[in-house]
Amino acid sequence: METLLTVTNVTKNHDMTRALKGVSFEIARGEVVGLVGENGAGKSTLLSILGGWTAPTSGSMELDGEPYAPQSPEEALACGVGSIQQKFVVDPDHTVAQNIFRASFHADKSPEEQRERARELLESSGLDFDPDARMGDLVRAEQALVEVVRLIAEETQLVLMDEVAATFNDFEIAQFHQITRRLVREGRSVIYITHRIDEISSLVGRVIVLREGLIAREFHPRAMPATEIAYEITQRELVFGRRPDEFEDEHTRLYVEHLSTPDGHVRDVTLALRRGEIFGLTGLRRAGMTELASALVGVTPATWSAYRIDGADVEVTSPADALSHGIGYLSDRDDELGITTEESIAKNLLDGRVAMGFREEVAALREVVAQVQKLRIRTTDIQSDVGKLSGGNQQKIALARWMGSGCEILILNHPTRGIDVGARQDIGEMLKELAQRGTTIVLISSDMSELLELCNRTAVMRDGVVVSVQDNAESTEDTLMREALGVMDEPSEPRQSRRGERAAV
Ligand SMILES: Nc1ncnc2c1ncn2[C@@H]1O[C@H](COP(=O)(O)OP(=O)(O)OP(=O)(O)O)[C@@H](O)[C@H]1O
Repeated sequence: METLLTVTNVTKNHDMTRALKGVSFEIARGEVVGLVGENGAGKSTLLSILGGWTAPTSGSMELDGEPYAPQSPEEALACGVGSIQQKFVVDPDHTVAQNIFRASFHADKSPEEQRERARELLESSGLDFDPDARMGDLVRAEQALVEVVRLIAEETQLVLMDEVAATFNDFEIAQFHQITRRLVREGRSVIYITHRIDEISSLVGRVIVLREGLIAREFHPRAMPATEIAYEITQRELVFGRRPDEFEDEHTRLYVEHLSTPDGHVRDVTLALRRGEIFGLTGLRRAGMTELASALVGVTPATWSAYRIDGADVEVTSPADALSHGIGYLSDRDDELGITTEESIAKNLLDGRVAMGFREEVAALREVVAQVQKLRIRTTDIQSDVGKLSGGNQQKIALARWMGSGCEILILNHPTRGIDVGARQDIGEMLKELAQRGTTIVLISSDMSELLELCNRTAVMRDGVVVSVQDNAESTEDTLMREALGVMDEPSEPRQSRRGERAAV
């Protein structure tokens, strides 16, 4: 196959951290390469260098046989390299069409031309988005899909994508893979960072594994079972598909009755969650899970006929109320994670524990070190700023804060997004241990296999309503997905477009 990109001995130092220690590889034209590895291995750093977001400390690159050293993302794009970063930012006031055609070389297109061309591109990609919708009115997954369509419009030859599908459900993954395959059919090459094994086996032709800033191995994942792919990546024997033990505690910890929000995003929800239960909550985008969580913790207004904890009526109209009743909430938004990026790992993990004496402080710091090791957070110093950690390691800090908070009810919105496959299993075990000690956990996730592995029961939401609560001993990924799609009697293949459903913008 014809070589498109050659990377030779690229290194990158961030202050004292050697994020890349000499990486060399080639990418062929029309190839989809998966870039994988533990949190902090250097994947985003490598993609940032390829996309012109940051310069390497040393090393060289060639694109199409020519020296390639982009000084900015615009310069990379002028060479035919387009990218979507892990924490991509869009202008909320742009329309979908303006976002798709935002590159300067589209400046000659009139608004009508942009709208018409955007409509064609969206339709042929199986997306029923309105080209005139405001980007700021789309949810994150929708914004990500528009960003991928932008890469088609940009007529790139190399496409770089960093964990675009981290919170996608199976349906969105299918849409995303369809668009990516189109990019490849049109002759482009793709480098894609993902932690999801299902994506690696269905989309990726070759996998490059990074470990501590070096290429540890390469392999072709087609036809390999999930456990083997996971082993190639982590060098650990991970077990998939295990179901939780039978659940016995009948004590109702949290009871809400007829909960609705004034904007109609949540309608008449009644839930009874038991002590020590891990309760899953899933659905398609805009189905109401995040809105329900926000209402339960008093972030958004809601009405109910009863809200009880351990049988006692409570009033929850603000996050402070929720916290005072022992309810913690981990948001799925990067800007609401509750961590302070300009403060140290230790300070973030010890937050709230003030006025400690020397002995207590030493003990607390030992605990922090143990937690950092258990979660495999890649750092050499617990006094370094959280903002210097990789995306997945920052997510682990946010989650660890809640796991150590002592709250008896935890509502966790996509808690394992961005977390590598090995650490994800460790965190699953930690959540189970927490539940065994009596904590009630609401796990909001789009990943049906994660829900089945961790939860005792799973509620499926559609259009703001809880349409079913399934005992996980009896449900499958297929039954959950069918409920989410509202196609219980039809085959559950993802459809091209769902015109008329609320998910349309
Ligand atoms: N701005 C920065 N300052 C200091 N160190 C940094 C900075 N950005 C990244 N690092 C460090 O560089 C290393 C590689 O980080 P990078 O974000 O590339 O990892 P990653 O493989 O993409 O991880 P993840 O899967 O969590 O996204 C990590 O040790 C990280 O802490």
